[in-house]
Amino acid sequence: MRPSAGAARSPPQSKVTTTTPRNKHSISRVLIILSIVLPVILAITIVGVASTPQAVLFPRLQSFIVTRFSNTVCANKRIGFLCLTSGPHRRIFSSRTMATSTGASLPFERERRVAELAVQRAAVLSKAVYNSKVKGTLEKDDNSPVTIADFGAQSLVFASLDKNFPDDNIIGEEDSADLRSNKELTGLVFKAVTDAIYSNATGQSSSSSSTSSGPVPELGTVSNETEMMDFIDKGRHTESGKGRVWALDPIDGTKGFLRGGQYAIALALLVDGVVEVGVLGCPNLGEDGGVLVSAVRGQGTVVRPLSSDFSTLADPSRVTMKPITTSSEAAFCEGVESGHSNHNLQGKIASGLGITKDPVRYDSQVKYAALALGQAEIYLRLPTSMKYEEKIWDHAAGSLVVEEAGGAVFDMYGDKLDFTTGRTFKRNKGVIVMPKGIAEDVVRVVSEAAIEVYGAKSVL
Ligand SMILES: Nc1ncnc2c1ncn2[C@@H]1O[C@H](COP(=O)(O)O)[C@@H](OP(=O)(O)O)[C@H]1O
Repeated sequence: MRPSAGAARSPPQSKVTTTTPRNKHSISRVLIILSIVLPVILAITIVGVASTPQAVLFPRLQSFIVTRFSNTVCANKRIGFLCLTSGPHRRIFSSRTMATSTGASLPFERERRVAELAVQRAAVLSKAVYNSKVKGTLEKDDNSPVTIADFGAQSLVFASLDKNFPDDNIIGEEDSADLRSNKELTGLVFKAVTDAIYSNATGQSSSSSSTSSGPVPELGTVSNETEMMDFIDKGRHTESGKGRVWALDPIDGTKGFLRGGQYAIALALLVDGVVEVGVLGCPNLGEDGGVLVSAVRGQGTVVRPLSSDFSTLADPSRVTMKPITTSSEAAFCEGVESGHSNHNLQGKIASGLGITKDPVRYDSQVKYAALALGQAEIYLRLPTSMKYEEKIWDHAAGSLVVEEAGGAVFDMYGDKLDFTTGRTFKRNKGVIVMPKGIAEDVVRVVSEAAIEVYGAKSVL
């Protein structure tokens, strides 16, 4: 049979593969395309992981990526004390990303959200009392003051915890004993609580507004005076080292609150004696209604404006302490009350560290918030009496907020704070706080001074 004309024109096919200049060209084109596409896929995956609910991905991996990203994004981008983020990074840290998750997408996400909202609602109450002439101040057995705001904030926060985590234990600074014997004060506290629960987005109270948005069911409510007392007394737990225990200081820095200074609503969650979540509401810190600073162990510290509409959380921004490496560069911070810490010794230690600037003085755990926000670098709290045992609610939230912002917290002998010893610290005296980079230096100088002035550590 005669072959067709087309078949006759085809050259014989070779079985040996050779690399022609044309093949080389194709390979390098593929390599170029891959070098562009692969990084894009990797970037999309990272952003996806960071904002995907827990149901899909491992929370620890997610937490790691969020932490890494935020460090890269936020370092040196602070304006005032807020870290500004933009573009996709903003999305990673926006409360909406967290809130739209059906389940908890990060460890302790629900605890953090409930704690933030509860503290924010208590801040609404505290601001109302702060701005009112009637504070209902009583003196407690230890000569420290307590006000309508302390009782009211404690009952509001515990109503929220009871609603969301009814099985958890709670340690709170206040109890209702003084209130139960004072009918008039009880009425004032209950009015403050009810006004806060029904306050609307503009901060108006139910008694003065017809546009009240009503209570937020997620946060729980307080129906009557008896229930209010019962909520306050939920904070009587005494053990801090086992299981889940919340620690609350409803108004930390009551003296500052009464003086018109700084104060904080401080809430922390301890699990087996380790602080896992810390929230500080600081109504007088910064501008425009204060800030809410919060941290979850391993996830960094964020700040957001305190919102007067307490049912929503403003978008958070990641914060980190100033990464100084020499103590002399530090601004040093201490309490306002000279009866609460040894100003004289603290001043001498600051000079010894080469610090020349005057101390920044704030009441309450606002000092921890100020360090996390970069307003100061070293906080010294050395005892005025070795008999005084620091309360765990005065340090739990603040210490985590600082640690997660790149700081270190020790007692004055250089030991870690031990939160397992009940309502007060039994194994620690004094507190020192600083960025990790200068911790060794500061701990050495402070512990030498402590041994000289107070003697060697003798606590258990
Ligand atoms: N002698 C003392 N030494 C150290 N702290 C003390 C103290 N007396 C009271 N405090 C605590 O100091 C807290 C205020 O801290 P600061 O001095 O940093 O503002 C008080 O919290 P409350 O205001 O909740 O009672 C109280 O618990």
